[in-house]
Amino acid sequence: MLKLQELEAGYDESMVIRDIDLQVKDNQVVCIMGRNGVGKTTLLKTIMGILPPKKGKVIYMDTDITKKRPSHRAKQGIGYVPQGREIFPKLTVYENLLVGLEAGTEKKIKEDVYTYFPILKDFKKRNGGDLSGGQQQQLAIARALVANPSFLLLDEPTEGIQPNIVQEIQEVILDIKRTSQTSMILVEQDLEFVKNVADYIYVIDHGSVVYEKAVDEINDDEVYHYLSV
Ligand SMILES: Nc1ncnc2c1ncn2[C@@H]1O[C@H](COP(=O)(O)OP(=O)(O)OP(=O)(O)O)[C@@H](O)[C@H]1O
Repeated sequence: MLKLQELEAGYDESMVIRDIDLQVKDNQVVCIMGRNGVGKTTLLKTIMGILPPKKGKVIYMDTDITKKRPSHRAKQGIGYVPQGREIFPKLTVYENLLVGLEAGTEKKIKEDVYTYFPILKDFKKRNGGDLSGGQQQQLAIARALVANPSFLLLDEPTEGIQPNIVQEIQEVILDIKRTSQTSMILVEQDLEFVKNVADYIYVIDHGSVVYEKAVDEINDDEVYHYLSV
């Protein structure tokens, strides 16, 4: 579904991700782990086209999209839930969802978004900025889902969120995986959460992949080693 080949990216002269080869198969959830500042967000931004790579290729559904704009990638079915949610605080919940609709090719907001996150229906007319952090995260995920993505990039969706909402987000990820063919890349720091949702993990350090394995074969101590050095 998605392949990264020898990908390198960074800001101005500084190289942040180096020589990344990564693969996500159909209907697979792949988690990217790594300490703060190792380049996880930079990697997602490069996949989404927000940051142009300095080298390498992004192949999506057998097509080279390395030079395509983010809007093109969104129309091709790639959805992005950025770190820190980036919802529009002065727009209502409903208006935030309409913005998500603009990214894809869907014409209407489907009810299943509210089935996943009922609170968003109750708070439809509230400003995004008046929601709690966890509710804003749900809104950010829902905003990506209204475009009916076939590939979802989620940047630390559980960061700073209370446990009951983390649980809800976990269920939604598993349900999307079960009921649609959506593939996902999830940046995540919590190994227990990763083990519950992922099929495969990559650990990044200093911008490069230092460990990769199917989740049912990982050794927790090895993963913690890379997260703590
Ligand atoms: N817009 C930017 N301009 C210059 N440098 C940046 C920019 N964004 C990030 N960086 C630098 O790139 C490096 C990687 O940052 P990135 O946000 O990709 O890491 P991360 O692994 O996602 O970290 P975190 O877990 O804290 O979100 C860091 O050294 C950071 O300071």
